[in-house]
Amino acid sequence: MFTFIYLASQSPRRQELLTQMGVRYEMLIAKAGEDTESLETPLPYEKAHDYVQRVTLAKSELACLRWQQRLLPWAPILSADTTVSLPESIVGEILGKPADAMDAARILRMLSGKTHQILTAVALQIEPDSAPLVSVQVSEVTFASLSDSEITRYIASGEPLGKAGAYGIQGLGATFIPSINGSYSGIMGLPIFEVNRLLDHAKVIRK
Ligand SMILES: Cc1cn([C@H]2C[C@H](O)[C@@H](COP(=O)(O)OP(=O)(O)OP(=O)(O)O)O2)c(=O)[nH]c1=O
Repeated sequence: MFTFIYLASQSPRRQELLTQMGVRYEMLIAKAGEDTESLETPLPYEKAHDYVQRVTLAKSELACLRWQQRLLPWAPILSADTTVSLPESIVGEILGKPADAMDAARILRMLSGKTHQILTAVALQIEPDSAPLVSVQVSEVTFASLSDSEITRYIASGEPLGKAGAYGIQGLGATFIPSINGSYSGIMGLPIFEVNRLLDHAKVIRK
């Protein structure tokens, strides 16, 4: 039985969703500067499904190392990664977070008028020497056609930065999305249903 978990993520959305689930968590930030950049670069020909799993497991491994260095008491470590996949795209199927406003505009133009997939992988390391349990949740998000002025206004809101696919379904981004097929929380960065099952498995007590 565990009374809390470590969250190996700086994403405010993941923190909100864990709070919604009544999970007590401590932050265990795994990423630092360059670690992240090399980790989040897709490998040649890497499939989105493999990519999110690889990045999530790497975050989990870094967090485990951090736990060792800091001599903390043990609790399960939760990590996650969210990415957008646009299989028919000629520039590659994996779209992460935009580098800047121009990149956000490029991504939003690619998503405009199309249906894309959002993949969120979660990993829960239950014991220090066990392999983490991993689950990948796939959802489909349909975007309306966006005009240049809508894209410009959206970017000016600041919402696209720091988010996979350069949008937030929980914010103004919702006004572009006529329909989804899958998990709303998964699109936001942490699929509640899957995480709940992993926490049950690890015997994590909730409020
Ligand atoms: C598609 C979508 C993504 N997002 C966010 C969730 C994630 O924070 C982010 C995807 O980036 P990630 O690289 O998965 O996560 P992160 O960099 O924010 O945090 P960390 O690596 O420390 O875990 O995009 C939304 O908030 N709403 C959305 O609708």
